[in-house]
Amino acid sequence: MYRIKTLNKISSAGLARLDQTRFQVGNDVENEDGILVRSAAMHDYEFPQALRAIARAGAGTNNIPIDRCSENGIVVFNTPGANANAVKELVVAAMLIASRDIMGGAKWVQEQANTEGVDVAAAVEKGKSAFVGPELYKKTLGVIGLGAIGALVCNAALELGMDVYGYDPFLSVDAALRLDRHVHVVKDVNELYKVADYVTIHVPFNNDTKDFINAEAISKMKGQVRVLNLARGGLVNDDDMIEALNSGRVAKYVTDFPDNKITTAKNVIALPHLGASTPESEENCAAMAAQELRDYLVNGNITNSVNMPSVSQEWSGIARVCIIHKNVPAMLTKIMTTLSDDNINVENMTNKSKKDYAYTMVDVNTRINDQVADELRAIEGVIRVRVLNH
Ligand SMILES: NC(=O)C1=CN([C@@H]2O[C@H](COP(=O)(O)OP(=O)(O)OC[C@H]3O[C@@H](n4cnc5c(N)ncnc54)[C@H](O)[C@@H]3O)[C@@H](O)[C@H]2O)C=CC1
Ligand SMILES: O=C(O)CCC(=O)C(=O)O
Repeated sequence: MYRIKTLNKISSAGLARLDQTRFQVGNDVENEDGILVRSAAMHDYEFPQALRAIARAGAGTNNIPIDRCSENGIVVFNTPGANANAVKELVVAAMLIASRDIMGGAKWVQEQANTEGVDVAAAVEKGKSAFVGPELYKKTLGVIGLGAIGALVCNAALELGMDVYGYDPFLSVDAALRLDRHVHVVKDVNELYKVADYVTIHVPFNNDTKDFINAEAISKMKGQVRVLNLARGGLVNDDDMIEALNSGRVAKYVTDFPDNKITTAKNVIALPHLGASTPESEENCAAMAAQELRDYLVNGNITNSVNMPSVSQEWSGIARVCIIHKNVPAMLTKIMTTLSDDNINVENMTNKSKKDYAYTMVDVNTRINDQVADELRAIEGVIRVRVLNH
């Protein structure tokens, strides 16, 4: 029985992938083999001895201590693209509420209705001019980050009749193929800042992207620009944004990541991290995360990991040895020598690396006893050895 701990509410569509005969799933499970998580902060999480994998039902993994996971041989998965459509739709809504004062207007109408003696129908016609705002049509959108979400946002904005500029120095071939050819892809983000009436950011939050939109970036943007952040709070420097909102340089800032400071600032529209909160996206993410976790725990296959290479292999033989190790020379030779010294015949084998770490999966035609597993564990640079039986 594999023990799976849930750290957030996970859609039942995902939990259904973990059949009860093999998986015990719940938020009170202890010494878990796997974790299913959404946005719960895990940086101070004490890893139990059994923990082998964490699956993030979502895209951003900045809530997970990736380096500590890698050092401990814990595979971290995410669900690329599974919630991208939900975020794209909220970005379209964010552009609209940043332009037309829909929120202010709706609130004002409610206030009129709650004021004694006011004829609402007459009041709206008289008062509506206070809520005028520009159309998106023929305006320019700048999209920073052209991954799963950024590409969908670009294409949707073109459909709305906008001119679209995109920036992504690490644009993958797959992502480039998803982009409409009418998107102007620029090499320097300042080219995008110079022309954009709306700027939206869709990059992961990490040490390199912290404060991506700061005073310097804002100074390169057009005056009265509208800025949208449905990616992560730390990508935009709060103090610099507040100053730009106060001076009027930024007309509106829509953020899906409110905190005490930014929420009360002038011309901020703060949403409660709603980007992926649709039933469709919650189901997609949960199903994909559960499937990744299951395939790793049961078969040793790795798909969509952020810290380990992708490795999938059909079963051959009767046992499978899964080894997470440092990406250093001669590791494969040492593993194979250990197996052959123990007279174990290899049926199939895959070895792949990702940055400092590597994963070797070996199918063999005999059972692997504890002594062999311990010999493999003793190889310098080996982090974790698991033996699976077919
Ligand atoms: N509000 C919400 O509920 C949600 C927020 N997110 C956030 O959005 C982010 C993006 O999500 P996806 O598009 O699905 O991820 P993705 O991995 O498909 O795309 C990220 C893109 O950013 C690019 N990038 C990385 N560093 C960059 C830089 N310095 N400058 C420009 N581009 C850079 C990458 O090359 C990649 O193409 C996530 O990391 C997460 O933080 C994602 C889903 C839901
Ligand atoms: O699970 C959620 O609602 C948050 C989604 C998110 O922020 C992400 O996928 O990066």
